[in-house]
Amino acid sequence: MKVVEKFISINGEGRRTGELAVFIRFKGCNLNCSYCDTKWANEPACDYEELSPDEICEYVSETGIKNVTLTGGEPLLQKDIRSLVEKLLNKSDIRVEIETNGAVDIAPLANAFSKEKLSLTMDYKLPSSGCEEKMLLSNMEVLRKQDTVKFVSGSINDLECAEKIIEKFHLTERCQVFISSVFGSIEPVEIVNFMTSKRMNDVRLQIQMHKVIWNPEERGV
Ligand SMILES: C[S@@+](CC[C@H](N)C(=O)[O-])C[C@H]1O[C@@H](n2cnc3c(N)ncnc32)[C@H](O)[C@@H]1O
Ligand SMILES: Nc1nc2[nH]cc(C(=O)O)c2c(=O)[nH]1
Ligand code: SF4
Ligand SMILES: [Mg+2]
Repeated sequence: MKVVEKFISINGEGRRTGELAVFIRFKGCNLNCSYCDTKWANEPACDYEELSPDEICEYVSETGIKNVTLTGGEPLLQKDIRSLVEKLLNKSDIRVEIETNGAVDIAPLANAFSKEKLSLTMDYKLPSSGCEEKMLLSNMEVLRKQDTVKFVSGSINDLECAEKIIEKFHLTERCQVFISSVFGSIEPVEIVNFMTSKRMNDVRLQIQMHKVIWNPEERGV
């Protein structure tokens, strides 16, 4: 598997925000979002370590950290991802979260590992990302209670689109729903005002915590 970085940090995003996690970041992506903060990991020339699922599992075990976040790039493009998840979940105290972009079928993984120890955090890419037409809407039917849909919003138009998608697929009844700002491009207060004006109950605002703690450009945190 092509690993571009692995590190321990606090999880800055999603339902386990603020908890320690060990991160495995894989190389390469099938999208090119306008705002992507890890474009470097998607460059063909980016250096990587070739690690087997067993080697990644061994690294995770040695860290002593219970939350594992698989991210990228797009982690679901790694051909051994299923084997890695299986090996990680075989360890009794490990919880796995996968950050995925909404353009890859999540059904094979979700159906293979139904237990709460695997949670998928799936983006729905909004218009300002430039990638909305790549969204695989069949994924919406696969989401479970332990999963999350994240709308990374950079404009009021994005927020209006997010609201329509949340309604259309009854997302708040299916799973957790997060709205995040495209870091630095929309004031969080605008999101709060939008959520208030639309009475968006059961939706949670997220601000990438690691970018508040460290320099937003810092890698490996
Ligand atoms: C770098 S992506 C990797 C996983 C997968 N490719 C995806 O897009 O979900 C991890 C998360 O960071 C978010 N992200 C990337 N750039 C961002 C930015 N500038 N501001 C806020 N979130 C960002 C993505 O939307 C995604 O939710
Ligand atoms: N601290 C920290 N938390 C994160 N949660 C999700 C991340 C990601 O890049 O997918 C991330 C990240 O890059 N850093
Ligand atoms: S899908 Fe994720 S990794 Fe790929 S370009 Fe978009 S934010 Fe970056
Ligand atoms: Mg990140």
